[in-house]
Amino acid sequence: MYIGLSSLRTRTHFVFPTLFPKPKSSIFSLLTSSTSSSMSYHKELAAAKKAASLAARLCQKVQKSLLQSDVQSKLDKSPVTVADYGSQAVVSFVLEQELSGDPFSMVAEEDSGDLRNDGAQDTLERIRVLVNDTIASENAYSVSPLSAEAVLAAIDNGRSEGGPVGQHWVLDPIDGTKGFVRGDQYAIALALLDQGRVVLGVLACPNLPLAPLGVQNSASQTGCLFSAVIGEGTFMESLDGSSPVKVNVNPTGNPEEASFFESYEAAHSSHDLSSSIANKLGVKAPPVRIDSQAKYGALSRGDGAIYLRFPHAGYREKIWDHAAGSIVVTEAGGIVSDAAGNPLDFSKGKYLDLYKGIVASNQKLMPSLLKAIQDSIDEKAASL
Ligand SMILES: Nc1ncnc2c1ncn2[C@@H]1O[C@H](COP(=O)(O)O)[C@@H](O)[C@H]1OP(=O)(O)O
Ligand SMILES: [Mg+2]
Ligand SMILES: [Mg+2]
Ligand SMILES: [Mg+2]
Repeated sequence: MYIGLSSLRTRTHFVFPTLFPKPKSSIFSLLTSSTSSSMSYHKELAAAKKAASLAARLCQKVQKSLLQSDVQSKLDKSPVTVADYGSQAVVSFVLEQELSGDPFSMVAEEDSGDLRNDGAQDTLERIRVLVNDTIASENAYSVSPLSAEAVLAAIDNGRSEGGPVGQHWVLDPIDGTKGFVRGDQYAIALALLDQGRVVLGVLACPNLPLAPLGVQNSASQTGCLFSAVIGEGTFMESLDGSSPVKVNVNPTGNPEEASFFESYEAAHSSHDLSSSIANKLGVKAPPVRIDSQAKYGALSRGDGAIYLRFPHAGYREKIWDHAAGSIVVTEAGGIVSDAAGNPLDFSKGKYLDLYKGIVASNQKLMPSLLKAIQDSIDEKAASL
């Protein structure tokens, strides 16, 4: 089953094996229940939430105009480009403003190379205006409008290589570009690495309903902000501002009660392999196909119990596609690993070295899930 934005808004009859936690906590308890080891990330958490929320506002504006535009301009890729670069510039600007004085390093998907070419001036000017409008809408920064050069420099703040030493922000300014263009799910994904470990993650999902997938109706509010700090759990709040509520993964150990997420795009992950694994495990529900790290967000609040991702041979996963999503799931009580059960290693630079793919689930399902994965991989290899 594919759940796009339009069907998310209208579908009311499909019932997921959902555990939607009641609000138990507020930002106050988030701040007061901290362990001393994680106290030091609160300033970074506030900055990351602000940066991702503001970038989400920019992306929403572009997606809205993209969906209203005619067919001809839909075929034009520049609106997406403008949103990717604009989102990265806004996140970079906000983090630097909020954390000024601290050493700053960021590994991000985009760089300004193409924007510095002749012929890119119009696109750059559109980005500059969009970024300045977005920053001005916050009313919090008394800076003069950014010049084109300042926007390019903000984008290039994301040129770090990451690695095992020190702190590095990790950013995907729009994750799920295909979903963004279709008018479906996408995410702004921002994480912090400290000595090679993900210690904080924020996922802004502007089109994800606040209500659990499958039970929302046309009146459901959309726009979720997930946040997690190591040792402190995962919280979800509305992008429009509401008290964060603690979320937990679906605890089921029964595959018949479990549904699984996978990419909407078959080019991003083998649907055949996922279907074979789900059959072996005894999953009854059809796959739930959505774009981007919104899958990790939905998993963290128990909308489904499994996320399967098996990119085709030759594709190398990047850290910005999983850093924020993985801590959002693990802090909600889940497990994220490669297809052999190895934890993901974010300390090796831009890329993740993986066995076959990425899998996320809860503690109870994971052992049988890993076995079903290996059996399916072996079966596929034997049939070649
Ligand atoms: N051939 C590919 N295989 C796997 N993932 C891909 C491929 N091409 C792009 N991606 C990335 O996969 C992620 C989205 O996957 P999905 O939405 O299917 O979960 C995005 O990060 C997307 O990049 P991008 O950030 O540029 O959109
Ligand atoms: Mg991505
Ligand atoms: Mg991206
Ligand atoms: Mg991309």
